[in-house]
Amino acid sequence: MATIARVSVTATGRVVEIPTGLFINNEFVPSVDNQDLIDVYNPATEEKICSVVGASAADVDRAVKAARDAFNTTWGKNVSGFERARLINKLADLIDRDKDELAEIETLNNGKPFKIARDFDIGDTISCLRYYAGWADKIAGQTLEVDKNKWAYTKHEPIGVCGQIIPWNYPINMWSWKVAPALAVGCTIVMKPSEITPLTAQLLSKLIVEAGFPPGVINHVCSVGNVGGAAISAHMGIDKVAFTGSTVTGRKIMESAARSNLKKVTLELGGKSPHLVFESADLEEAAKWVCLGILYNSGQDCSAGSRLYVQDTIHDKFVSLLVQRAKELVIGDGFDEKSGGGPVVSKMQYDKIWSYIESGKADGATVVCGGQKRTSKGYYVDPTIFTNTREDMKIVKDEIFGPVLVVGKFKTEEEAIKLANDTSYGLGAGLHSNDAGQCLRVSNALESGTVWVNQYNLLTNNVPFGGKKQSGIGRELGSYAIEEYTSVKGVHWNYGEKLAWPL
Ligand SMILES: NC(=O)C1=CN([C@@H]2O[C@H](COP(=O)(O)OP(=O)(O)OC[C@H]3O[C@@H](n4cnc5c(N)ncnc54)[C@H](O)[C@@H]3O)[C@@H](O)[C@H]2O)C=CC1
Ligand code: BAL
Repeated sequence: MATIARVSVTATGRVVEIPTGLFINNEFVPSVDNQDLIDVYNPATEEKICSVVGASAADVDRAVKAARDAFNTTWGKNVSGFERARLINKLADLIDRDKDELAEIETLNNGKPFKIARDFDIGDTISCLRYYAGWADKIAGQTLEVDKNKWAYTKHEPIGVCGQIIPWNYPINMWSWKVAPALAVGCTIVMKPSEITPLTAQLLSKLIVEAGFPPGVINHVCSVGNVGGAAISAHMGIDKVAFTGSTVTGRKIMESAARSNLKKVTLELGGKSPHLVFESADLEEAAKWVCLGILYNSGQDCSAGSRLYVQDTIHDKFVSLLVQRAKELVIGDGFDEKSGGGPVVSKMQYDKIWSYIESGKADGATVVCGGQKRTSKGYYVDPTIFTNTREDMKIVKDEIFGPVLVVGKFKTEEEAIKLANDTSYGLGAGLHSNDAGQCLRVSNALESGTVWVNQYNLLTNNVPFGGKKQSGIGRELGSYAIEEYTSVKGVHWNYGEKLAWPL
């Protein structure tokens, strides 16, 4: 049933009306053939918030048709960059207007602290939309001299209908990373939010209508992954699929794209990002950045700095600073002003993280912070730090996606680089040193799409983000994301040469 859920946010007293239907052609609609609703939970209380309609493959078909019709009529090559910019900016303004309400729902559904949801997740969403609105009227090709009677030019055209599949760790922010560049270029969108955190996308649907986007330009089909996500990856009418999530699922999407219509694929996948602290670093500062790197968003971050390597001469001193800083972070209900971190998103994620913590203990690593379950309700995991780790331990090899840090030692720069690169992933990496030459050498040698020097985890909209190795394909953010949604056409023009015939 497509209806409205009236959701009370107990902490603020606000009642938010959330449409529960699929959003296709600017309307909220029920599924054509799926009666099973998706239940959505609050990870701080473990209670159900509401249920939303789950899309079937037939619903994805409907959304693709809506997106194709819009691409061929009201959007795509039929709307100017100026108009696209106007609408994207208008949407940014509406999100800004409603940021408190949106942040409350993000906190309720994802668990992250309200202030962080509002000022970072939603603040960055607004600036991401505005950044790409700026691009919309500046997308241009090249003119190329060929010879005296010929020239050529390139046209940067929208690739077409884009399927976008996003995860639950940054529901609204990952939405903006996908939607903003696609809209700027002129693509239309079939977006599948995570079934775990669909609520802010449901609210954004209302703002899309209010902003004045033509029907079919952005469609939201919340669905479980192996139904709606699989249908998007395999769809013959989708020209490109953009995905953020696990490497396992990314691989399936790529296979499915190859087996269907060879749609273009961009993947932003997992990581086990290394963080290096050299003896010359400002240790007080480095300890804060290392904490931010692993504890921000309760460690549910694809580029979380989850493997720390510290030079042996400062190891013990640094670990003690780190533990002090980690213990200062208050983990609690996202609506409590004091909370700097909330619960993890779901029972499944909670169980996964705890099974890794138990495996670390069983393998003989030393817990120097956290590592004990709470007895109260909510999927809370306190910052957990292991020392005395070995490279073959599961906690050192696997992406845990929680606030769990493993600490190792190195003697030399060469050893630090070798340890850092000894992974199948290559998303993020950080290093702290006061030796500029060392910063340059090490950042050049690190095999990752992003390197942070004397900081960690901070991103800006104009700098690309994405992975090497099994952390992904393609780039998000910056001008690079524009390219991912663009199809380049070369037009060859003859204005005088006669063809000598026969050849
Ligand atoms: N790189 C990142 O930002 C993220 C990484 N992860 C990693 O993945 C682990 C498992 O979390 P999940 O939520 O299960 O990740 P997932 O990769 O399965 O889910 C992410 C998105 O993919 C969709 N999906 C699932 N199966 C699909 C399929 N067969 N075809 C197309 N789409 C599909 C989901 O519905 C969701 O929208 C986490 O513990 C974490 O290690 C999870 C979320 C985000
Ligand atoms: N930290 C950027 C995006 C992600 O975690 O998925």
